[in-house]
Amino acid sequence: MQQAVEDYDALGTICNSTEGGPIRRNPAGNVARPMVQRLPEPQDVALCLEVGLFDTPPFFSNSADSFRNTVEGYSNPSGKYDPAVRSLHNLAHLFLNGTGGQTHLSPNDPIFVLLHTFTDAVFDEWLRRHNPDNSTYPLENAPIGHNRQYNMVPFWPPVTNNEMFVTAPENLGYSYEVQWPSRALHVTEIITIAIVAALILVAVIFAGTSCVVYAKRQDELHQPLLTDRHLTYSDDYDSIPAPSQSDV
Ligand SMILES: O=C(O)c1cc2cc(O)c(O)cc2[nH]1
Repeated sequence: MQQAVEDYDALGTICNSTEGGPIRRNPAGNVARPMVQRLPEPQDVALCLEVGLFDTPPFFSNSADSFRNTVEGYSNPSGKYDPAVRSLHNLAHLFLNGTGGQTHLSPNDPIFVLLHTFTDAVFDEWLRRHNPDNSTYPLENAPIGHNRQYNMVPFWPPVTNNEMFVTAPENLGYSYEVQWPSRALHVTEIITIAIVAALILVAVIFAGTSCVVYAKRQDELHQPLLTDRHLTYSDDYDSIPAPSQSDV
């Protein structure tokens, strides 16, 4: 019995790495690092979902234009790599600025489950939008366990990355309910739309004016030389005495 209690205590010590204190959170409180004083925005998610390649060499935290590295949060949300940037998943961790911001402790904060479930949902949406085939995932040179034919540790029975990188509703038996934000238009897109709209407006005005002018010209061309008024004599014409020579 004593042994069981000691084992239980030991397990508690191993599992509860926040022993001696509560879960710590100090959201947005990292004054030394202003960049992590904010949470990711819906626009960041929208941009990240547009990064077309799953991953790029060196398949690491310095990969550029890599969806994997972008959703993880080591590049800016549109995929441009910048070592100073933290975004999306990483930014949410660092924003918590406490237990949830340290890699060896963060699963102790219940927010971890929400954050990682949402990150999975972003991946699921990316899979749905881009419908990649297996060759998209690195065959070699990714960190250990991350090449496409490698088993995902520690799942049992063994399952490869290839087998798990599939859309959830069709293959895994569950789905996420998320309203995905649409991407805001770029300035260049707004300018292009404005120019096209202006050109269409000018074309419509030109076509309308041309039609009116053409119709008027046609009207004028078909104008009878004598109008109805002059074609008939008035009814009392016959009773009008013909002017005699002396009247003239
Ligand atoms: O510095 C980072 O980018 C960073 C911190 C942190 C903490 C954590 O628990 C994670 O799972 C990721 C992570 N990234």
